[in-house]
Amino acid sequence: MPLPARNPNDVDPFDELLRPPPGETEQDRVIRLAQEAEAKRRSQAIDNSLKAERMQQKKKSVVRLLLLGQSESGKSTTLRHFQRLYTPSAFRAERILWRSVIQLNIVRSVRTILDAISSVPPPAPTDTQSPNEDSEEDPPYVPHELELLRLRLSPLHHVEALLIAKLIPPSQDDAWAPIASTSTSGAPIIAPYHHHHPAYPHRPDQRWRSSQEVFVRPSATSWKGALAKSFPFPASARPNSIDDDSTSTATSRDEAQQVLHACCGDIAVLWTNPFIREILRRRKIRLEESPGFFLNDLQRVTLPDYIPSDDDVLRARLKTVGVSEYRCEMEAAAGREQGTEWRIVDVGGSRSQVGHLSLATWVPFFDDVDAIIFLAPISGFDQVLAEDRTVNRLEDSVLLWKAICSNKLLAKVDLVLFLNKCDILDAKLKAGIQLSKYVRSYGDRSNDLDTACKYFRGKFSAIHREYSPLPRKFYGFCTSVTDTTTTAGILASVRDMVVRRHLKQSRLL
Ligand SMILES: Nc1nc2c(ncn2[C@@H]2O[C@H](COP(=O)(O)OP(=O)(O)OP(=O)(O)O)[C@@H](O)[C@H]2O)c(=O)[nH]1
Ligand SMILES: [Mg+2]
Repeated sequence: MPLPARNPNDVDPFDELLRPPPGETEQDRVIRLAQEAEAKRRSQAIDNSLKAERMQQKKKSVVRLLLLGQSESGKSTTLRHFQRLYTPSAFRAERILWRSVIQLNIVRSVRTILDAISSVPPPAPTDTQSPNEDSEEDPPYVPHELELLRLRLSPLHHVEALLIAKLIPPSQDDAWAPIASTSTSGAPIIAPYHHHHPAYPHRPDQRWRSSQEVFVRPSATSWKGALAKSFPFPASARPNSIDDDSTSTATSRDEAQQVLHACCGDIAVLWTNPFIREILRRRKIRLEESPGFFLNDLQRVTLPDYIPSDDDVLRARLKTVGVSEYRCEMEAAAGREQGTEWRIVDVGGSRSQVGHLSLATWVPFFDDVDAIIFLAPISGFDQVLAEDRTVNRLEDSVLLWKAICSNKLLAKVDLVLFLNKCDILDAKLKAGIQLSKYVRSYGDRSNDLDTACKYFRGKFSAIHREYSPLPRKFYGFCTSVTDTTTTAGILASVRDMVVRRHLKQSRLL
């Protein structure tokens, strides 16, 4: 496009000033130009240093924390803990949204049970045999009353579809992509994807079809946004307490909750039936230890006006896919970190998402973090990965820990280790499962929680010492991040440690 013709009457106020002084000699002109260039250089330098200072200032007040660990290790639960402790009102306001996740957790638990008994044939008309407790073979048939129960629970299929639709609005179908595998624990694996990440191929061509395929929404709106829309009151007016009147209006319209409420008795019968317990035992399905287990709380969580408690939110299972960042301003408890912004990055740990990619692909995104919390679920010593049943969970955690410790780009990042799921480890050891059977080097040490924790701490600490490119301090905690009381104390220490280190770093810069 041609520039508009200049109006001769326009006088540029700068022309006058910038015009060379009258009678300037060639020598004067050279000196003047050199002086002008020098002034320009100086002003540029000042601009640059101001910019750098601003950046530095910005950097100083932002603490970056990264959560790492295999799938189901407890990363998102730890993040939820941070939210609960440091942005409590937002956390409380969002509790109602977790109800759909808990509903889906329950439906998936029921499905796991029904799947387990589905390979056992229904009774032949003459069959009267009852399951043989001593035999390791399946009982010959499913008792008639359980067949009826299965029929009565069929509305749960509809509930599952309903919940999926609620979490994934149809208009956003094209924004979802599948993950290769499903969780055997019966936990739903749907998650927010706040940021596009080059590590994830975007495959809009596939839709959610069955429990075998799971989808992520790689958009800025999280599942919470979608869910919030399905509730008839604005986020700001969401109930904070169970007695709130608006709650009953909201909950009475929740079809999934109504169906679950109606099926509550049948689900309880299914869960407590001795025949089913036997089948689950033989299949080595320990539902109570699986993520998102609510079958022991059915009465309470299927009430029409149920609002998840803090504990329930921490126990609910929703698999993370991709990367999500949580930002919050920490309360100024210790005064000096007032106004510090925390950015906590939670990544999906499933191998099916990152399996073909090495850790090296991820690291460049995270080398500027102040600290990494690495979660190793030590209760997984007798379990395999849901996404690769040839890999022992503990072994996978050790390898990942080794890789992170030895990574040169992360050499200056502090590593905080959470030996997590100690409560489940405790239950397993108390149930008589021998750790030494799975971890040979455990030898004849006593089969109790304290000894086991000490042992694992020693092992992980040795790897840290041996593989860190530069010497650094080892911070190791034995945790059960679903436990609010103990975890609050641990997170406070981590927070203090990270802030102290962050301040020291910013002073050094
Ligand atoms: N009993 C018990 N359950 C835990 C503990 N930590 C986490 N969980 C549960 O384990 C499940 C998985 O935890 P998440 O925090 O979703 O795991 P994650 O590491 O984010 O997993 P991905 O998103 O798949 O990478 C959730 O249902 C948690 O409630 C623990 O210490 N004890
Ligand atoms: Mg997660």
